[in-house]
Amino acid sequence: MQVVTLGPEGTYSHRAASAVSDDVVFRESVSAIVAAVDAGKFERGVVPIENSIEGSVTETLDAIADSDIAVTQEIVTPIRHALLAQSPNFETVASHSQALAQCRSYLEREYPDVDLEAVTSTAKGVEYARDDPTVAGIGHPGNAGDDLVVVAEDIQDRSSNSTRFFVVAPASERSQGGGKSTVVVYPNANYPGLLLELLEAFAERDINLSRIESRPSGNRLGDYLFHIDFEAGLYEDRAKEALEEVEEIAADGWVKRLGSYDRQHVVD
Ligand SMILES: O=C(O)C(=O)C[C@]1(C(=O)O)C=C[C@@H](O)C=C1
Repeated sequence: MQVVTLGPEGTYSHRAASAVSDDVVFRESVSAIVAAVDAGKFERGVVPIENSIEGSVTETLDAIADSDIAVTQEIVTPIRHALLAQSPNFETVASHSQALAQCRSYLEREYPDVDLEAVTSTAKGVEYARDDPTVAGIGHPGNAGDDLVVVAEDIQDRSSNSTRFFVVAPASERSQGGGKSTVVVYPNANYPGLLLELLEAFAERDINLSRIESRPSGNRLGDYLFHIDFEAGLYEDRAKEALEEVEEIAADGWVKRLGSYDRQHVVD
């Protein structure tokens, strides 16, 4: 089975995707990965959804809300960043914006004068460092190879740094089975207590929410859609009842059931 994820080779997404299949192909953005899976070009895609330090990967949330795909699994992996360069003397640090943010305090403390440059992935930043002696990349230390030195290891601002990825698939792969589920709700309404009503639909049935994130709908200022992860399978009566109620609340909008799934830990 072919799985598509963020490239080039050596990204954290690549490491997570390797737990799904050995046959990994790459795209340069999360939106392109989700679009390719939505178009049926690949059976699976792996995309970062949230990080323990920096929070949601908003590009992924928006791509998922705009497409018609399934979530079939979640993968959680520790993120331990290294600073990789041709020598300890560099002027620019290049990496994915999430990685730069996860190492913000370290960089401010140790390299207050360097320029920070956001690139499409951590592995892209490491490639850049390989080509340019004035650039250091932030990424997995396994990317150093023979031509880069590991200037520093474990530079993330918290040792518990970890990222959660979604394994996505065409909509036909949506499953009712699994310990967790994800839905996206667009109420297309705005009145006092709307969010409370949405939350009560789950709370009244003793369903624990593990994440709720609001994103602008893009339709008008102050209009939101909600990404909700909860700890129950869609096959469960309590989940079915909760979503019936959510559908009533969102009668003027829509509810997307992305599927139920289980968690896998990838330690590397
Ligand atoms: O750039 C990479 O290596 C990625 O796989 C992307 C990504 C992200 O978007 O969060 C994945 C894990 C880390 O949190 C840093 C970057």
